[in-house]
Amino acid sequence: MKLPSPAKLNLFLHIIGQRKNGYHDLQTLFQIIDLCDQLTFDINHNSTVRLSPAIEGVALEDNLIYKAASLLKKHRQDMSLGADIFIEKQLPMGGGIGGGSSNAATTLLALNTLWECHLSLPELAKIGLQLGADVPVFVMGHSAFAEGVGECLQKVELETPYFLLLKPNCHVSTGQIFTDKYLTRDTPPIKISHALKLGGHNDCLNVVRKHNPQVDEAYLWLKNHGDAKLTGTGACLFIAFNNKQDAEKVKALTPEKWQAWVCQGCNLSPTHYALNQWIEQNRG
Ligand SMILES: C[C@](O)(CO)[C@H](O)COP(=O)(O)OP(=O)(O)OC[C@H]1O[C@@H](n2ccc(N)nc2=O)[C@H](O)[C@@H]1O
Ligand SMILES: Nc1ncnc2c1ncn2[C@@H]1O[C@H](COP(=O)(O)OP(=O)(O)OP(=O)(O)O)[C@@H](O)[C@H]1O
Repeated sequence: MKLPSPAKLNLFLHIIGQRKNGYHDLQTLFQIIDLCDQLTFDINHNSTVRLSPAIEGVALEDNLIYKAASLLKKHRQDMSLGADIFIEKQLPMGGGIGGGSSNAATTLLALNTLWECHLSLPELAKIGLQLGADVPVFVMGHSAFAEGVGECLQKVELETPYFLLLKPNCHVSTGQIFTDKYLTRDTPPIKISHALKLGGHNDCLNVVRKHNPQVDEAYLWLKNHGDAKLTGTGACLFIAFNNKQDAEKVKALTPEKWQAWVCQGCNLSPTHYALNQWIEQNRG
């Protein structure tokens, strides 16, 4: 079973408070995009989970794909089942586009089917939340307005613009941004209708720019070309365009030191689309 594992953008990210355990209450609009890693799953009968190739800098036990498979193991019908998982990585790590979280969600969805665990999407999302605040939206598989730490999701239908996505040459630590004393944590909560009509801002932008000169430089460059925004805690920045040609024009102008992609927003996750097709073809 070969499934795409897409990225997300936070079209805005409001921090509305902080909990006693340090975690932050957020309001965010998640849009899934068609930029994807690819994961291929083969079941084996020796109960082991193997990944190849290894991701540089990430030990097997720390890989979110391995962690997701390990959490799902106890729900297998047949305890002899394992999985060999082949990873084709395209999404940059530490980019704020949720690549690791998406890989975890894709693994939960694939192995739930291959191992016949019969868990519902909300049950899988609950397991995924143990791995990261961004996993549930990828499990549910739809663009969404999110609250809580990112797990209270309301499915939304968004326009599907083209995006120019730019990755400054640095890796942002989500933990460092969320612990900065200058991070503003008091944006008043908004209603979903307001969010969909008027959008919002990213409360992390100034703190991320302060800690990461590369993001600051890329942001100042990008805002000459449109309404530049930061996704999550960065490092990636983006601009939405009504047509692909305008996004391609800015990509062509992007200095070589920064990676850039043109991609499109989607409502249904490409993972769910491909999984539904696989189930259709393998039914019976
Ligand atoms: C910034 C976002 O990407 C927005 O979608 C997410 O909120 C972050 O999601 P994530 O990368 O899956 O983050 P996690 O792995 O859950 O958390 C990383 C670190 O960020 C901080 N963190 C994360 C989420 C949150 N709502 N409040 C936090 O304070 C915590 O210090 C945590 O140790
Ligand atoms: N399969 C995986 N793919 C990518 N990163 C992984 C994976 N497994 C573990 N990680 C670790 O998780 C970290 C965060 O990766 P990820 O790609 O989700 O970052 P991100 O885009 O900043 O995510 P977010 O938007 O959720 O903060 C990486 O730096 C890496 O150490």
